[in-house]
Amino acid sequence: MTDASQAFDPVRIGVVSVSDRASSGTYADQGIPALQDWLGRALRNPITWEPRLIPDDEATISATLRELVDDARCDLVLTTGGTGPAPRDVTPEATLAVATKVMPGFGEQMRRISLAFVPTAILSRQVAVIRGRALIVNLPGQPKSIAETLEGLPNGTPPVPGIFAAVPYCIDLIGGPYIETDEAVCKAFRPKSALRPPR
Ligand SMILES: Nc1ncnc2c1ncn2[C@@H]1O[C@H](COP(=O)(O)OP(=O)(O)OP(=O)(O)O)[C@@H](O)[C@H]1O
Ligand SMILES: Nc1nc2c(c(=O)[nH]1)N[C@H]1C(S)=C(S)[C@@H](COP(=O)(O)O)O[C@H]1N2
Repeated sequence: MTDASQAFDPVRIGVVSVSDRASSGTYADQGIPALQDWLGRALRNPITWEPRLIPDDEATISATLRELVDDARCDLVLTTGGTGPAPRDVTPEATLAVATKVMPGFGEQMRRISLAFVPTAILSRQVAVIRGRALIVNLPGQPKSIAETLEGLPNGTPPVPGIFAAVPYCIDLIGGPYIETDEAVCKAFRPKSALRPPR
């Protein structure tokens, strides 16, 4: 008999922490664990992780993103850190440099969500792009901002959808695996025509 969990498409996810201090050991990295914690709770698919802890260096960030998509064959890559205005904050530039398409809605929605948490939300220049058959999304560096932006405020008045709600359908549209979420953590949205029958 086949285990039902085997029926979920496997998904490969790059989790990239961009931090001078965490990558040099000045403090322990909380970015990769926070990304894995949230995604591990939200997704029902079996996940293969591709973690990378790197400094705020534009060439290194672009090379890491290319390697994760072109060689490691990630379906989704999430970065955290380096999106602000400081001279060393270059994650958006490095991400745009590897883009085949820019997806402005993700950054717009993240800044909207984050304004509910901090007035400095508008300082994050985060972007999302498509490269080949992968979606790459920048998140801010504060470890708590990872759950905030991915999950939004589903119980707020009015509710504010987190950006992850749009990720599964985006990945369908670029030919990736069918991502299924635990609705208690994140209710993904797909048009009816794109839905597979519920399990
Ligand atoms: N990977 C990380 N692990 C733990 N805390 C982090 C991490 N990245 C950022 N932070 C925390 O969030 C704050 C804002 O993040 P930001 O990306 O602006 O870092 P930063 O000030 O440029 O420094 P660095 O790149 O050396 O982490 C940091 O000052 C730090 O307190
Ligand atoms: N949800 C959320 N968004 C946030 C924050 C936060 O704490 N929570 N911090 C803001 C701050 S203070 C900055 S400077 C920018 C850029 O952060 P980064 O350079 O760490 O990527 O993200 C902003 N967006």
